[in-house]
Amino acid sequence: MPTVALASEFLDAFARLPRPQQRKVREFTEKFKADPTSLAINYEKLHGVRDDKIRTVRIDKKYRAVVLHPDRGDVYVLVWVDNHDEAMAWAARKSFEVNPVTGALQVVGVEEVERAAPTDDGDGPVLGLFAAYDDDVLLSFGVPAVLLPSVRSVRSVRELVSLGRHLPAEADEALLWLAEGIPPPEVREAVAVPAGGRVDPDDLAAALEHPDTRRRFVTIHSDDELAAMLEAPLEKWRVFLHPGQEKLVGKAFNGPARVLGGAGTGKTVVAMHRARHLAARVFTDPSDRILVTTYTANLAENIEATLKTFCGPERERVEVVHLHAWAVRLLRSHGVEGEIAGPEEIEQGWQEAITTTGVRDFDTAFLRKEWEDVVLAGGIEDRDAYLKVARLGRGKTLSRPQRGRAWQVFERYKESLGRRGLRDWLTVIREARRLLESGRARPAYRSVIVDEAQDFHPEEWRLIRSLAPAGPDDLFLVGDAHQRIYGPKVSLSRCGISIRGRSACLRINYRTTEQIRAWAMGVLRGVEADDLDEGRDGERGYRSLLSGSEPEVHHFGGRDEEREFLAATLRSLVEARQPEEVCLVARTNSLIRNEYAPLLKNLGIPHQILDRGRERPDGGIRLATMHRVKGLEFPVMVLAGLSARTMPLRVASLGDDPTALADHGERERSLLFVAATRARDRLIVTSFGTPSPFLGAMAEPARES
Ligand SMILES: Nc1ncnc2c1ncn2[C@@H]1O[C@H](COP(=O)(O)OP(=O)(O)OP(=O)(O)O)[C@@H](O)[C@H]1O
Repeated sequence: MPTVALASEFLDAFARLPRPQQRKVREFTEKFKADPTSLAINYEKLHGVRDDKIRTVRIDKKYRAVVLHPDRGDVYVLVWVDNHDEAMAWAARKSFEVNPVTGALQVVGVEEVERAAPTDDGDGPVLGLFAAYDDDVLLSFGVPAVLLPSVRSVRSVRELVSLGRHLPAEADEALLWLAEGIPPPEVREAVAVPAGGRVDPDDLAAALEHPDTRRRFVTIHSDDELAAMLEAPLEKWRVFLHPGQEKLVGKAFNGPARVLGGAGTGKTVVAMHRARHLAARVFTDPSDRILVTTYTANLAENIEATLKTFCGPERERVEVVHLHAWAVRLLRSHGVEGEIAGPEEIEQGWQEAITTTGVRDFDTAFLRKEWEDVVLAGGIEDRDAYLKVARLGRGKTLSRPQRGRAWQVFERYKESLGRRGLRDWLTVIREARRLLESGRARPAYRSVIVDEAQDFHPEEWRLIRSLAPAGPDDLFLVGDAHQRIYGPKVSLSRCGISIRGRSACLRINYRTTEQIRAWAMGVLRGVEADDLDEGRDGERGYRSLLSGSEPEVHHFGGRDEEREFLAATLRSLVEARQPEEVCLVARTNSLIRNEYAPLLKNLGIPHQILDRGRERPDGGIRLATMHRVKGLEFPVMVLAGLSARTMPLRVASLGDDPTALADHGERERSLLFVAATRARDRLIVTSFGTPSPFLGAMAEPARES
């Protein structure tokens, strides 16, 4: 049986074609997949090209597909499609070689690389960036031998970034790590280089199986698979995974596994692929169910919609629901009714508890934090346990009598809500877990996949733990503590989830340019990201291979100047782009509704406020709060109104509890980080009055009003 494969670039070329041509190419591709040896397909060898394995085939009078088909073997790879002349020119520039060191199939455009390589500026010899490394080291990371001179001519990271776009991705990635001074063995681990074996450079079929090849080529196994790819040719994540991602999707874990990864490293992508893999290949009994859960309802909705288009029949056994909705559903199905208390009702509950107990030692902010971070987080069920517990990280010490009084208030707070038929969220979660632990409800899933893991509270982790019986592949968690905007720091092992020996890290940012990523990391200054299990997650080791312009930060003396600037900027953005590509976020709902929505209305620019529920695809510029854009992404992000008054937001209920205030400050920084890392190409930041202290030196000096 011939092997038929597609190159990632073929899908790019396909996506650029006009619709009628796409239809023809689709028909051709289906026939090609069915039988690439058919006599109806006329392979033409090209003359004067770099690679004699390249052929062209006719699609219609104007269009040609470019196919890689060596004389030996039975492999056919569709690599490009275009107008006749452009297709010929493309084919003439490229060569396709199995890298003799790594075994991966690579696409090499020698002239493009030579053109992008730095030229000698006549300033005398300057040591190349990779002078410290022997050729063997560079070759072992997949640098094609023919490109070594160009790589050796690179003298700075900036030069490497412009050259890197023309190198095979694995080589580009490894060179960037090396350039940052990371030792080769650590780089090897970061880029997930597979153990080298003997390579046969003529064995294209074997090369197609190589994890680095699968970053850019895919072997087609079925018609459905092909149809799905052509349906969404630009959604590369569906088909082409980084070796590090691929390893995590398919690996058998002997218990809970944790994956950390900076913003945009494909954690949600991996979670979705893994859900599909587990349902299709591991837990295949018709009664096996898999739960994908997240912290926010919006992300759960997005994942659910995506999985529908991405999975086959196994989709029926994958359930996607955010944890809070799941817990409410469980309680309701067991006859437990009641409403969720809103912020005002919760505040009222604390006030009432303080008044009726007459306990005057603490304010509501302190008590609330004590309740959530000590009592609920520690799984404390009674007064005696509370009197003895070590109150780690709470700052202020409490005497035994003070603890006794605090406990009185906790009891009264629960009564106060209970009398009104109300529960706070964590109580809902706790009751759901107790129901499962009592045996009255049964754990429903074989496996649970958790996205946004950084935001869950210990009480929520205990519920998650009880959702699937302990065993191989039971829990798979992906998260990033840099993005924690809700829950407290956690220790998974203290919640009964042991991930020892089963953790991994995704390091390549696929969403954001390196300039935006680095800027956003600057916002987090002073925030130490943890690994969800009492260790640290260092900043070192996250990177983007995409490059673009620096974020633009503008500070204005007054609100009117900011509006004027935004008006001009938004107008010019929608002249050049679809309005849907732009998202304007602010810290508060009131800024969105009272400032920026009216501004867009005055400008006559179509816009849509993102709320609960799904957005309209043609709804114009998106407007949203920073919380709402969690998990989303847009080509252009405008972060507006970043003034000291709103960022960090002052929250009266925090009182003056120093621990609560410090935690809040960190959450606010993370929130700004989350908002900034939603940008794919361009980030514009504005403020008026005194700029947010988080912008630090990143804001330009105030403009004259
Ligand atoms: N292997 C891949 N190939 C191409 N694109 C990818 C790949 N993996 C991820 N992406 C793209 O990168 C972007 C970020 O992916 P994803 O949302 O999964 O990251 P994340 O780590 O969950 O992000 P965040 O934590 O910031 O929300 C998406 O546009 C996704 O399609």
